[in-house]
Amino acid sequence: MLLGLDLGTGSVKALLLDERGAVAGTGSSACAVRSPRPGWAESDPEEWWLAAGEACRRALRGRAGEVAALGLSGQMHGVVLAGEGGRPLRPAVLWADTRAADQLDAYRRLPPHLRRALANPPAAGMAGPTLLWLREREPAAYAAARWALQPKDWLRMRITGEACSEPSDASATLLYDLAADRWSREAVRKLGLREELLPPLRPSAALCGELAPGAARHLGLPAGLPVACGGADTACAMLGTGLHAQGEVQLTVGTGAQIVAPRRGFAPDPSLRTHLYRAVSPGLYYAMAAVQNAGLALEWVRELLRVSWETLYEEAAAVPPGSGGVTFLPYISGERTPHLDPAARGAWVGLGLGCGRGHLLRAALEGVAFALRDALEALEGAGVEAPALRLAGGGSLGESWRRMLADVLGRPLAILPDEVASVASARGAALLAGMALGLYGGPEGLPAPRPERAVRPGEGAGRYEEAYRRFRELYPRLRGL
Ligand SMILES: Nc1ncnc2c1ncn2[C@@H]1O[C@H](COP(=O)(O)OP(=O)(O)O)[C@@H](O)[C@H]1O
Ligand SMILES: O=C(CO)[C@@H](O)[C@H](O)COP(=O)(O)O
Repeated sequence: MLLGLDLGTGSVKALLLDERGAVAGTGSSACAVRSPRPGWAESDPEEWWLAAGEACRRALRGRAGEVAALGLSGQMHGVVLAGEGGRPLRPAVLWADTRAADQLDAYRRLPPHLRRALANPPAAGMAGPTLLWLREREPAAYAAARWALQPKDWLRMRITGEACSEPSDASATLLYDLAADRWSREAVRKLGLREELLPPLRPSAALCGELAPGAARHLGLPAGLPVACGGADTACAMLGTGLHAQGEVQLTVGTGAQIVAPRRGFAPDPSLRTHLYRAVSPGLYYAMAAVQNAGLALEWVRELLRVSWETLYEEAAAVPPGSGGVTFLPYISGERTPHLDPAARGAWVGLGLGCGRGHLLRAALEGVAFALRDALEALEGAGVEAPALRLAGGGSLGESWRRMLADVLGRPLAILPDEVASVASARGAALLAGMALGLYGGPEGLPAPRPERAVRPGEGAGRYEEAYRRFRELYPRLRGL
């Protein structure tokens, strides 16, 4: 048996897989994202640790003795400032955090050859700009830090006692040279950051430690269990669903949403509007459009209007496509693709006397779907062809939501079994653990789940065109207000 742990933004998920890829157990436990000041998004790593313990014990159910190795996946881009033994010095700053908007100027001033090597647009929420902010605004914590870790790398350090990272997470920090496939020491020096904060890099599928006795008790696993390095959640989701070939495209909907396309070799978006990161397999990259506000925005709307998911879908279904002229901009944590604007904010526009809660709810679903279409079009503008998409992520399971996504995106969505789609990143993490043990020979030898069916755009798909046009017009008109 292999155990995958995925440190998501909203919850930690644990997945027990047998070597042939069949699910033997799952567990999850929620973790909070806090916004103590406008634009901030933080989590307490100690809460991640508690959630990891609960999720593991729920997935194991007495089968701990059968586990051969543990692999990790995690939310990307954020930073845990940690002391020598891995003790967090402050809450983790997450990918959805926009405090480092002013620090992006330092990136714009980098020499062109370094910006080319970073191969990604400067964006708030990435480890590099966040570290610049911490250096300026919390100098004591910055000076006291021994490590600046990606979330899953912090979790692994808690488990094994050793600090390391790997290309899929490191390449998404804005501190990594994508062309040379290593930390960009030169960019780090030019930015004036402390090089020694960055942990050594190992391959994602390498063994890089064992479960320490205290951590073993907490997770309910045997001490000494081999631990694989692991990967970024988006990269692990690709491995988990078997997305290795150029030509395939996947949409993962979680707290954020990502549209990814594997790329053989270093091929950045010339306009730098979309991302290029390293996958977990050596030599494999992926192009990505990243939407910050997917489940994040829907969850916020749901809590604000106090509705269950069932009520949300029920009331939304009673309103026709286009939401009676109401438009929702979901940008509550700024937005990356296509606007790259940490100052972007959300809005409901077009309210009338006849509007009820259903109009707000339907507009929210449509707004997130439109944001995904906008992001997909940006990725296509960067040369990615996407005649069909594979769907994954814990926020992709509702059937009427899938139909709306197919209608708005205007292309078929391949549906994986729920037990794969809902925990694709944890599955990738478990498979990395198997690869680290030498079980599969390489990515081609992995058990690859097959889509069960496709959800195709329906006859009414055209009814979203006018609403999408309105959506596209709204952000430029509101920008700067
Ligand atoms: N029925 C649903 N429709 C749309 N989104 C949903 C639904 N159920 C859950 N979600 C969203 O999915 C997200 C959880 O997905 P998951 O892949 O577990 O995210 P993460 O890895 O970011 O924690 C939450 O943000 C939640 O709002
Ligand atoms: O921001 C990105 C990719 O750029 C995400 O991969 C984050 O890592 C969040 O993932 P979820 O928690 O939404 O799954």
